[in-house]
Amino acid sequence: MIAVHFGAGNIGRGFIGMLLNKAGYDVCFVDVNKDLVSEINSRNEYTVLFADEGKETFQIRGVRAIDGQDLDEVAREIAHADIVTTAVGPNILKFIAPAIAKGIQQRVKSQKQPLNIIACENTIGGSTQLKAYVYDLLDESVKKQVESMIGFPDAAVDRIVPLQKNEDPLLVMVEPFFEWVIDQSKIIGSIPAIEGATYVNDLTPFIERKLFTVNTGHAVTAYVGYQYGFQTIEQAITNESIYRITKGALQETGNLLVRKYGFDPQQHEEYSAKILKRFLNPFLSDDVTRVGRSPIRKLSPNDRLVSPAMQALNHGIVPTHLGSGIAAAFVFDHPNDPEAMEIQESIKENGLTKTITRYTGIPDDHELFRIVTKQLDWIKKSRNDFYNH
Ligand SMILES: NC(=O)c1ccc[n+]([C@@H]2O[C@H](COP(=O)([O-])OP(=O)(O)OC[C@H]3O[C@@H](n4cnc5c(N)ncnc54)[C@H](O)[C@@H]3O)[C@@H](O)[C@H]2O)c1
Ligand SMILES: O=P(O)(O)OC[C@@H](O)[C@@H](O)[C@H](O)[C@H](O)CO
Repeated sequence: MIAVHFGAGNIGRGFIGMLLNKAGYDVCFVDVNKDLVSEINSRNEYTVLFADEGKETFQIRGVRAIDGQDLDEVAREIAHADIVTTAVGPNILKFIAPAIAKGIQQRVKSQKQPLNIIACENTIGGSTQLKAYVYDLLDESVKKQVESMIGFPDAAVDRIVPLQKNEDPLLVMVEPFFEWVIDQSKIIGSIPAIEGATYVNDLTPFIERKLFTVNTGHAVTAYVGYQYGFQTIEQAITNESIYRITKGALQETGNLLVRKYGFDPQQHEEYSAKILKRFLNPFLSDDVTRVGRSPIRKLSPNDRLVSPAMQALNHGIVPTHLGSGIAAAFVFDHPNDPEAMEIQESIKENGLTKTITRYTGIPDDHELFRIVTKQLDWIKKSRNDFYNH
């Protein structure tokens, strides 16, 4: 069985590649980082280290990699694969679509075996987005055949994997916890037997619960933490004021999710508490700049901050703490983050009001706009108080 996985990065090696390998797949990574590709091919194995007291290690053996820029080779692999997965980042999905489209076109000509392509990205409907990019590139003549042979089930993935600072370039340190939930209703053919993956018939509650709890909490901690000068998530969440803001944001999203999906309030509170504990993991050193990376993506209307805040207001919940997270994202001026720099440029050129509306889609006469600007004043003041103490 062959698994083609796009993105041999942190989640690729430390989570999806590991589970596929354990499930018996011959894992072929596809990556544009040539050094990474050649390192994988020179050793054909790597180590996953659990970030906890036990520091358990796992050897992932028999893996290989190919260059993502070699469209012909990637297409050849896809034509014969038993599963395709991705962990490249939501903004990269459009760039991997040409190789997938080429592989699918070859495949439907030569065999009838169904294939499922699962995007494991932090976005709602990642596989559906990828499907749209791929379909844009398919010949009309094969689309009908592809519809019955190639599935694009959406998925929610959860495992914190920080940026790696190890001597061994392939070693990846991960938190022990993981969750991989896949939309079974969109699978074509038999369900892939992957130990640790959960199949559900309706993914929406699972992806919203994950994105609006883990990632919302993470983003609020990162953006407010950055303002206070903290380097890691653990340092930031240990600060009483940041803990209170993040917990407040999780209460807002929690109230929303409980009302929207009928989750048991007690169970949801336990879920949120467990997540806050994961942020406190002293064995993970997770930079606030990694967690806050790509603020334009994170501020977009369907992502972890604005979507739950808008939905909360529609359910009669006032999203003050989510408003703090959104506000802090507009003062996230990390020089190495091109999206952060673009936002700062926009503020300089067009002013704050236009910039907020441009990136979040929140009209300037909306209640959420008022909350965000009020929280921005508060963040600036509390940051000054923090530094003057
Ligand atoms: N790190 C986490 O804690 C975590 C957890 C859950 C989900 N995710 C999601 O997983 C995805 C990947 O995140 P990550 O932390 O592993 O990032 P990463 O940067 O460690 O890995 C991404 C990899 O994709 C490769 N890549 C970039 N463009 C490519 C292309 N065109 N073709 C093939 N490979 C390409 C990069 O070279 C890199 O090796 C993101 O969507 C992220 O939101 C991350
Ligand atoms: O990967 P991003 O940029 O969407 O979000 C940053 C983190 O919140 C994220 O990577 C988490 O660590 C992960 O989603 C945990 O499952």
